[in-house]
Amino acid sequence: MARIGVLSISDGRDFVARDLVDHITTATTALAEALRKDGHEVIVAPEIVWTNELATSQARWLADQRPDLTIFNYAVWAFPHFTMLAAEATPGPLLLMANIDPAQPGMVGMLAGGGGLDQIGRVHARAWGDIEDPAVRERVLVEVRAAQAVRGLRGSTFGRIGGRPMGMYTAVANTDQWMRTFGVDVEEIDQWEIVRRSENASQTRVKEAREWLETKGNVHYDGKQLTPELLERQIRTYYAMRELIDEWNLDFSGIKGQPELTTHFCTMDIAEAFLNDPYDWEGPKETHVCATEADMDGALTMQILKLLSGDPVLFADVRHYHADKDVWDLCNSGQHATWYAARSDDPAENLAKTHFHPEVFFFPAGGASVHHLAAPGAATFARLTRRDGAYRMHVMRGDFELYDDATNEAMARQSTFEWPHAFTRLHVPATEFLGRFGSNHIHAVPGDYVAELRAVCDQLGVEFEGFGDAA
Ligand SMILES: C[C@H](O)[C@@H](O)[C@@H](O)C(=O)CO
Repeated sequence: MARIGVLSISDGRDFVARDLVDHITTATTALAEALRKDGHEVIVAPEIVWTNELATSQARWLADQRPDLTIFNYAVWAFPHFTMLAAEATPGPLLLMANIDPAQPGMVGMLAGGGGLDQIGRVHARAWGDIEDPAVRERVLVEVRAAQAVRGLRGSTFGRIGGRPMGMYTAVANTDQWMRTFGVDVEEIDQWEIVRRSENASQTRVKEAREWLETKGNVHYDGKQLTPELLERQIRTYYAMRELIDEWNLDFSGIKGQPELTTHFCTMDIAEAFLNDPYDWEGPKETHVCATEADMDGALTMQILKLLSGDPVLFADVRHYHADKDVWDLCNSGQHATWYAARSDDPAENLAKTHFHPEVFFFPAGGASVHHLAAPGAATFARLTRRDGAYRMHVMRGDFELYDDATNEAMARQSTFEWPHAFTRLHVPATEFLGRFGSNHIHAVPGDYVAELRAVCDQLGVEFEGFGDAA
């Protein structure tokens, strides 16, 4: 649910403004009711703006309510300087909304106000038409969802556990730029904290978690790389992370893992999978975005996708391209959230399709990797990257696909079988993707969020770079 402010703007002539009150009030009420019907909280400014003083005072009053999105409503011709003054007093995302009514020049009011805002570089979005029209309502709701995500980021904290993994420039971002562009702070935490705190969970709690994984999932002990003791150590790292999240009030996080923990302690795959999942062995919980390899821009992309969709977010390497099928193997180095196995609210359904395999040769410390194949369905793929220091958001559509068992297995065995796989048909030619994509990691959520991501980028002042049919 978003918090939406609505400010209606009118004509500056008292004798005209007086006559327009009923018309404006009807339009404002229709807009507010439509948004409330979609579950949002709508706060309407107490007075219609028809003087310069009201433009400032009403916008300030609305700003004090801290809406995620402020809508300036144009049901009539509105003096444009009211838009300028009201925008000056409005700190967050802004949408100009015009009624299309031949009897009243609301559209003209929006264009004049919007043009003025363009002249001063004030970012805003626009919508027009009858709010009862589903297409118009959806246009407004795209902005609402985007604003909610943008405002959800601001004032949040990313926990960076460990530093740059294996020389990966794409995993490291500038904290000044993060604060300025996204309003996100970074808390730096040493990986020693995971090791140190892994002693803290009670043995009873850890044993019950291990038994849950053994019962609901498919654990493949080999007596060497994966033993009950190593699985319990991994469960302890999950509890250590939960402690860190609570103690430092972390909104999302990333763990370096490689090479220190994966060579000398255990992999973070169990911790990362179940932080990202909407449940753990103790029951349902909120998802917590946690990026492999402490990939900062990866985590930030994931957090945006989470705030838009509410779903667990996929983190994957762009691992292999099956040219014969035009399908990519999006495979992470040990975990995807187990939810992706069947996308069920019931963990048992997802875990039944999940295999905990002994870690492969890259990770001598051992533990379980989290293997499954992503269930089929349409998804949106995204990744914040930087070109010459400036952020851009790569966005594309695609579909997770599955085939018969033999084909699935043969494809998974071509890369690292023990890791999770999302066989993906991207709606973009491979040559375009490989020629332009600026990272080794990609992120996804089920559903179509291309319009929302475009709106998020506009609101953040980040370049939207759509690929294929998302261009
Ligand atoms: C094998 C490496 O250690 C992996 O971690 C690598 O494939 C990556 O995940 C790079 O993002």
